[in-house]
Amino acid sequence: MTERVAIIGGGKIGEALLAGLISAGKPVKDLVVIERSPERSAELVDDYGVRVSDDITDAVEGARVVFIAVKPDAVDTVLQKLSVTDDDGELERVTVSLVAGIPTSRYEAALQAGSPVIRVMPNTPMLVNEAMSAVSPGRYAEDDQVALTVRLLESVGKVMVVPEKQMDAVTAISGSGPAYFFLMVEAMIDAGVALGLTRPQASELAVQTVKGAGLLLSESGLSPVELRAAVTSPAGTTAAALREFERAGLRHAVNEAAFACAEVSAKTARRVEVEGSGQGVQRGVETASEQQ
Ligand SMILES: NC(=O)C1=CN([C@@H]2O[C@H](COP(=O)(O)OP(=O)(O)OC[C@H]3O[C@@H](n4cnc5c(N)ncnc54)[C@H](O)[C@@H]3O)[C@@H](O)[C@H]2O)C=CC1
Ligand SMILES: O=C(O)[C@@H]1CCC=N1
Repeated sequence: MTERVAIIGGGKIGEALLAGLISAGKPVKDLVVIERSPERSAELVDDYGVRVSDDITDAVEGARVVFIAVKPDAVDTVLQKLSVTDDDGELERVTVSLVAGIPTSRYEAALQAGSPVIRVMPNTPMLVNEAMSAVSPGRYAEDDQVALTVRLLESVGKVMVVPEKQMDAVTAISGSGPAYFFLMVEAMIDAGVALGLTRPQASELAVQTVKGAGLLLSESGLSPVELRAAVTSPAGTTAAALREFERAGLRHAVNEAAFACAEVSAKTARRVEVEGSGQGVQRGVETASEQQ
C-alpha cells in the first residue's frame, strides 16, 4: 500500500482511520491529515508523528485517495476548496466521504465534472482495526478506485459494498450502532453498582462480557437466538432478566431508535442546505457533554 492518502478532518473518525491504517502497516510518510484546529493538529502530530496541514490545496497534492471526515455542515466548505485543486489528471484521485447523510451526487456536483466519489459509512471500532464499513460507489468511480478504497478499509476492519439507497439503514445499524452498545454497557455497570459491586468490578465484568459475547457472535457461526438460548436455563436467572427486557419493550425501543437514526441520516443533506443558506433550524436538545 504505497498510495498517498489524505484525510480531511482529524476528529474522532479521521483519527480512527489514521490509527487503523498506521497499525495495519501503512507508512506514516504516505499519510497526511488536513485539520483546521491547531490543538487537534498538535495532538495528532504528537500521537502519530503524521504530517498535519491546515491547507487542503497543498496537502492533497499527490494523494491518490482523499478521505473526507468532517461533520456534514463542513462538507460544502471542504468541497469548495477541493474543487479548485488539481489532481494532475494522471493520479485519478478518488474522493471518499465518510460523512453521514450526504449523497455522492452532492460531491459530484461540487467537484470538477466527472470526479470519482465513493461514499462510506464506517464506525469507530476502526480504532482497533474492527470497523464495519459500508461502501457505495458514486456514478464516476472506477472499479479499480472502488477496489483500492475497499482494500484500504479492509486493513482496518470489514467492508460491505451496498447500493447508496441503503446508506441510511446502514448508518442506523453499524454507523451509530457502537453507541447503542456503549449505552447498554453503561446501564449494566450502573445495575452492577446498584447490586453492590464496586464500579471497577462492575466495569470489568460488563466490558469482558460484551467483548466475549461479541467474539462468540462473530466466530461461533451461531445466531444470536441460538446463543441466547444457550445462556437461558428453564426457569433460571437469565429467563427472569429477559422477561424484564421484553416487558420494558427493548425490541421496540431498538426498532424506534434505528428508524430515528435513519430518518436523521436521510434528512441531513436538506438540513445542511437550509442551515447553510442562513435559515438555520432548531435541532434536538443536546446535553452539555454531547456538544463538541
Ligand atoms: N464518530 C462516529 O462514530 C462516526 C462519524 N461519521 C462521520 O464522520 C464525520 C466526522 O465525525 P467525527 O469524527 O465524529 O467529528 P469530529 O467533530 O470529531 O471531527 C471533525 C474534524 O474535522 C475538523 N474540520 C472541520 N472543518 C474542517 C475543514 N474545513 N478542514 C479541515 N478540518 C476540518 C474539525 O476540526 C474536527 O477535528 C461526520 O461527518 C460523521 O457523520 C461516520 C461514522 C461514524
Ligand atoms: O452521530 C452521527 O451523526 C455519526 C454518524 C454515524 C455515527 N456517528
